Amino acid sequence: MIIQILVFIVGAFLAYFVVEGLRILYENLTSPLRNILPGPPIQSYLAGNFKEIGENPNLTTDWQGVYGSTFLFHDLLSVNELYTNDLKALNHIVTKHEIYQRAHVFRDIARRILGEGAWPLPQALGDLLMIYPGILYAELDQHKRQVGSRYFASQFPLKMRDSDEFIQHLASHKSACSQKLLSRSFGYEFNALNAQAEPNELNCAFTDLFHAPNAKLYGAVRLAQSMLPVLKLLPLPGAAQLKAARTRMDTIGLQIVRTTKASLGDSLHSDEHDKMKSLGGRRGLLAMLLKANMSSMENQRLSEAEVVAQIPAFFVAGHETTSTATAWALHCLSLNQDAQTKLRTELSSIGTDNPTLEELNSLPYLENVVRETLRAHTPLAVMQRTAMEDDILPLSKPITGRDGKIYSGLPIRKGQLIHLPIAAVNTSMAVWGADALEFRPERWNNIPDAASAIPSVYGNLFTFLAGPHNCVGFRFALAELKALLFTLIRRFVITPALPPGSIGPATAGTTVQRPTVLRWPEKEDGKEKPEGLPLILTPVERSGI
Ligand code: HEM
Repeated sequence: MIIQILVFIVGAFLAYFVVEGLRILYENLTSPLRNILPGPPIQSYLAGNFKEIGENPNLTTDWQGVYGSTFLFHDLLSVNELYTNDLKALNHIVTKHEIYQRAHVFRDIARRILGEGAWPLPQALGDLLMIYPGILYAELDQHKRQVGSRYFASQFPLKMRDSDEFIQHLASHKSACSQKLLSRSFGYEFNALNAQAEPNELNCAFTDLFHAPNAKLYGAVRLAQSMLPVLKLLPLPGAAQLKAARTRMDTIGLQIVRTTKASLGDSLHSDEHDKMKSLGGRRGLLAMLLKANMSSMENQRLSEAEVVAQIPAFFVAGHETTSTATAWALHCLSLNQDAQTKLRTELSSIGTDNPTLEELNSLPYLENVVRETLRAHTPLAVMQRTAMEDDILPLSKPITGRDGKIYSGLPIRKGQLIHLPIAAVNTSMAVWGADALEFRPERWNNIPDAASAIPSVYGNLFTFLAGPHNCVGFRFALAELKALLFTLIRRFVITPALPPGSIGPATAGTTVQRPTVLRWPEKEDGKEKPEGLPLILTPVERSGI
C-alpha cells in the first residue's frame, strides 16, 4: 500500500513536470517575438541563460553589443524573457503599470517572506503616498537637527584605534539606514549598530533570512518553489527558517501596531482632515498606515494584516539598497581622491556637524556625487515585469525582424516576461558617452540631452524606476546617503585597503549588487576574506592634508 502511494506521488510529480515543461516549450515556440528578435543560445534547459548571467554581471550588456538593444534570452526553465534598453519601450512599460506588473515570481517570494499585502503596495497606501509624497522624507525632516554627525557619531561603530586601521565597517553599516527607518517611522529600536546591545528579534529574523551561511541556498529553493509551485509541497531546506522569521516579523509587527494604536488614542477617530493633519507626528508613516486601517472609506482602508506586512516590507526595501549605495559611494571616492578632496572642501563649508536637510541639499558637489554613485552603481541592477494582457510595445527606432519585416512596435503576448535593465540604462554609452562606466561626478554639471528620455523620478536616472510603481522611499534614501557622506568624508580620508581590481559587484545569487571582495590575497597572518567592504579611514587631522 505504502509503495503504491509513493509511486502515485512520484508519478504525479513527474506528470506535473512534464506538463509544465511542455507548456513552457509551447509558449516559447509560439511566442510572436520568436521570429522577430535574435538572442543568445540556451545554455541548458533547466537554467536557460540564468547561470551565465549570474556569473558575469556585464553579460547582458555584452549581448546588447551583439544582438542590439532589444533581444530575447532565456530565464530559468528556459522561459523566454524580453530584454530591452529602448527608452521609448521602457517608458511605455513603467507607465502602463496596469499591463506590466511585477513578475509573478517576485510577488510570490515577497508574499511568502513578508506576508499578504506587502508588495505590491496596497492600492490604499499607494494612493496615500501619492497624496502625501513627502511623508517618508518628513520622517527625517522632523529630526533635522540629528541628520549630521552627532547622530552618526553616536550610532555608527567606527572602531578607530590607530590612524590607519583596517576596518570592515560596512558589514555593520548595512543596518544603519534600516535602524533609523524603523526607529523613526515605526518607533522600534533595532539595536543593530550597538555592539553591546543584544541583537533584537527583528534583526535576527532578517539576518537568518538574508545573511545566514545557507541564505543563498534557501533563496534558490524559494525561487524554484515560486516558479514550480508544486515544490512547495516538498520538505525542502529553508522552510523552517522562513517560518521562524515570519513568526518573528508578524509578532513584532502586531506588537508595534497595537502599541501605537493605543498611544494614538482618540486622534485615530478624528475626522479625515484632522487625521491627516496629525500625520506629521513622530511616527508619521505608521500613523498614516494606522489611519488608513481605521479609515471610514472602504477604498482607502488597509487591513491590519496589510499594515503589519508594511513594517518588514519598508525595512527590506530600504535596507540593503541604501547601504549598498553608500558602500559604492565610499568605494568610488576611495579610488578618486580628487573627487573626495573636492567633496570634503565643500562639506567643510558648512559650519556645523549637524546640518539640516536644507543645508545638505544646498551642496551641489554632494548632489553630483550622490547622483553619480546611483548612476554608475545602481543597487538594483535589474527588475522584471510580466505582461498581464496582449499589447504592442512601441520602439524608438524601428528594427528589422529575423523574418525580414520592419517593426516599429513589438507584439507582446499576455504572460511575456520582461527584463528592465536598470544598470544598463544608467551606463548606456549611447546616452552618457564613451566614459559611461566611469565614476565622474562632474558629468552632472552638463547632462547630455539624450538623458532626458530616461524614465525617471530623480536625476535622469532609472535607479528608482518611474511611473506609478517607482520607489516610494527614494527621497529618504537620498537624505540618508547625503547625511552619511557628510559625516564620514568630513571626518576621514578614505583610501582603498586592497590592491586595485580586488573589489567588484557581487555576482551570483544576489538581487542587490554590493561592492564585494572578489580577489583576496593570501595573507601571512591568515586573515579570512572580509564580508564587508574593507577601507582605510584616516582621521583628517592625522592624514597630513
Ligand atoms: C538607494 C536606495 C534605493 C533604491 C535603489 C531603491 C530602488 C527601488 C526600486 C527600483 C523599486 C521598484 C521595484 C519594482 O517596481 O519592482 C523600489 C520600490 C520600493 N521602494 Fe525603494 N529603493 C531604495 C531605497 C528605499 C527606501 C529607503 C525605502 C523606504 C523608506 C524604499 C521603499 C520602497 C518601497 C516600499 C517600494 C515598493 C513601492 C511599490 O510597491 O509601489 N526604498 N525601490
